[in-house]
Amino acid sequence: MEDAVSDGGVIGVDVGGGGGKERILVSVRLRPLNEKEIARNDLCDWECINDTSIIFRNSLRERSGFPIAYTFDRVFGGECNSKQVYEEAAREVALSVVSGINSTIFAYGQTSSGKTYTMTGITEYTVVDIFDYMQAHEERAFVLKFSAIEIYNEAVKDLLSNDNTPLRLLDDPERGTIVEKLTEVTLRDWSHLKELLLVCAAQRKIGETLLNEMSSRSHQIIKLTIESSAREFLGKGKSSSLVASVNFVDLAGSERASQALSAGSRLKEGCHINRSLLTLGTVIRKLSKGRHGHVPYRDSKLTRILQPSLGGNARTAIICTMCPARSHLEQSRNTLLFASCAKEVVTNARVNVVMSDKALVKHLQKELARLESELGNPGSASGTSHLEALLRGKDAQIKKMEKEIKELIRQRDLAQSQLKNFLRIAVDDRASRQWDESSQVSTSRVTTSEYDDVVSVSATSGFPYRGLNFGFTKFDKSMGTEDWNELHSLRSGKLSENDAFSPSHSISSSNFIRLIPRRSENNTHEAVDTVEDHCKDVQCIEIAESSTSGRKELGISLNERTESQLSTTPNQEHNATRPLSVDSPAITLEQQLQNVRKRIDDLVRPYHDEMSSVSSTVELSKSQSSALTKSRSCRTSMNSVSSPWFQDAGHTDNNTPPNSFLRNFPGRPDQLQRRHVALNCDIDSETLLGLKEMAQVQYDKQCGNSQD
Ligand SMILES: Nc1ncnc2c1ncn2[C@@H]1O[C@H](COP(=O)(O)OP(=O)(O)OP(=O)(O)O)[C@@H](O)[C@H]1O
Repeated sequence: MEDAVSDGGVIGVDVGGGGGKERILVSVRLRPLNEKEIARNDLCDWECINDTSIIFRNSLRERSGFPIAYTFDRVFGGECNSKQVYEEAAREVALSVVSGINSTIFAYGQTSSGKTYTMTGITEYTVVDIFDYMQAHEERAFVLKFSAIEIYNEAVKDLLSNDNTPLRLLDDPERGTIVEKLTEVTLRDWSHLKELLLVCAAQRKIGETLLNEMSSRSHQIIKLTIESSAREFLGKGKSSSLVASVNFVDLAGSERASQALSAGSRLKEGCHINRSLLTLGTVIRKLSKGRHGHVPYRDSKLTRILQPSLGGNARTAIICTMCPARSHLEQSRNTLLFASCAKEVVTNARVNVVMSDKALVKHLQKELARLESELGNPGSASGTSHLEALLRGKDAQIKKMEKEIKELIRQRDLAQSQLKNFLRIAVDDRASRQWDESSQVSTSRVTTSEYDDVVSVSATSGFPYRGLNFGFTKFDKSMGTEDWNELHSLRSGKLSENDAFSPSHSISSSNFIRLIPRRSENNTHEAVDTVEDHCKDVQCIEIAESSTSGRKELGISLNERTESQLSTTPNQEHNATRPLSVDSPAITLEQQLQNVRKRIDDLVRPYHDEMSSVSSTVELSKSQSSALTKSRSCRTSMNSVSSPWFQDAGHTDNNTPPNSFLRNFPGRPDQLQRRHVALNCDIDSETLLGLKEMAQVQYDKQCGNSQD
């Protein structure tokens, strides 16, 4: 034999058009029961039912949960010999090496399951076939090189050398992981191979365990590298060659210390074996899930060396060997699980072409010309158009993401503003309460905070829903000190505890309204406390500006407690204290708003009917009539102004206002304006004036009556 090529570069060429992607070929070989197993009447639990399926004879009741059938590329029963296994499970893959494709055949299984027995046969049959191929292809020159290592206790040893010094692993950018200073022998013929195999067997660490008298204590990797090139180009400096390797991997067997009864050095070996097999299993499992994330090849020397064979540039066949005995059931299952994962692993084999310097230069010149033509004519180049399409896709993706970012920012700002408003309301309420305490008004409360624009009014009255109390929190920001003084004197001088509004609304010009329930109608202190409590968990919602009506809509947020208190008893209160979320979906908030409006409508309706009857009996001025008409269109406002009057319990005479009405409007018709302002209602100044006059008339009448 002669050297096929001089130094040059290795080029990977796709196998066919598909790029050489294929799954690992996985077979299972079941050995017959051995003498020991037969002697102890061990039962055989496994059976190959056809060429591809093996089943578990479910004779043990407690194992009934196990899957009973496994399918692989090929399964071999105890009656199959190694030649058959080689031909059907390894030959095609192994012989890829003569075409310049890397390949690996390895045996995996528990100790004493027949790995060495299988791999010895496969190695020999492969080499025989390789020699046959070489003879059949005289037009090509072949070089066959042999090397062998073992990985014993995580140290790499050269099996063709007497030197026991562990070999280092190096990372080569072109060839991957290589073993430094490894002996490589050019194979002469068949007898030379037999000789080398014997040397390896003699060098390999073998020990006796309870399960195997000749148990391999290391992983063995025999490597045959084949280079071939056409004879006619040899020596002409422009030849190219094919170069590839086939690995025969005989793994050490997984073992249970308890079963192998290993101790001392056997136990240590067993630990190393199991650890590296565990890493192999992890690598296979990760690869079987599609190469996502980190694959821990470097966690063991075995996986590092076998990296190209596990999902890399190689064709790979795995033969999983099994002991059929019931006593090895768990180990057999583990082997089958490993095999199931392995058959999902995809490798990407390529033809490895080595070029002489001249051939390489020629090849590179061709490649350069192709690339230049693509650059000069970007439209026609398929590669360029592909890149353009890719760029367009990315651009669209970026735009979409920018939109999403904008939307997210908008949502964040909205949430922040809602939170801000909520906090402001909380601060206002606290300030109001402080003012209230300092004013020491026992019968009613008028509270201000350090903010000039904040006024709080809390009162109780004959509101039909007597379990409720509401408190004004904020008035319009445009309200000045004068307004405040008016209201303050109104509240402190005229209102009594019974005069106050039952349904009062927390309103602010900053578009918030809050309904705050109170448990007791008589105890105003309790009311204040309750109001404060509710301030803590009440939620506020921003009001939307309605451009069509030109009217500022009231945004109302009820906490569930307020809602539920309209219809529940005090005993149910505890279950209804959870506040609405600030960032509740708009649709929910809209529904709540509708609910509140409906509730207000329900509250106002009785008054509204009463008001109609009163207007027929009370003499009104033109402006008063007009005001009344307009006021009907604003039931929210009406409710605020008049409900104390017409809902006053026991009041039957519609021609005169009841005492409760007068207590609510004690000579201060301005209060009407305040309440309208507070409710942010759509009533113009003329209407308000009319209402004020109407209230004044009623008041004067009543005063006259009482003086009489
Ligand atoms: N298919 C088979 N037919 C007949 N005998 C077999 C078969 N497989 C294995 N044996 C026998 O079983 C014994 C154990 O086999 P082998 O040493 O190959 O197991 P192993 O899996 O390599 O074990 P270890 O991992 O401990 O090295 C050997 O005596 C071998 O001859």
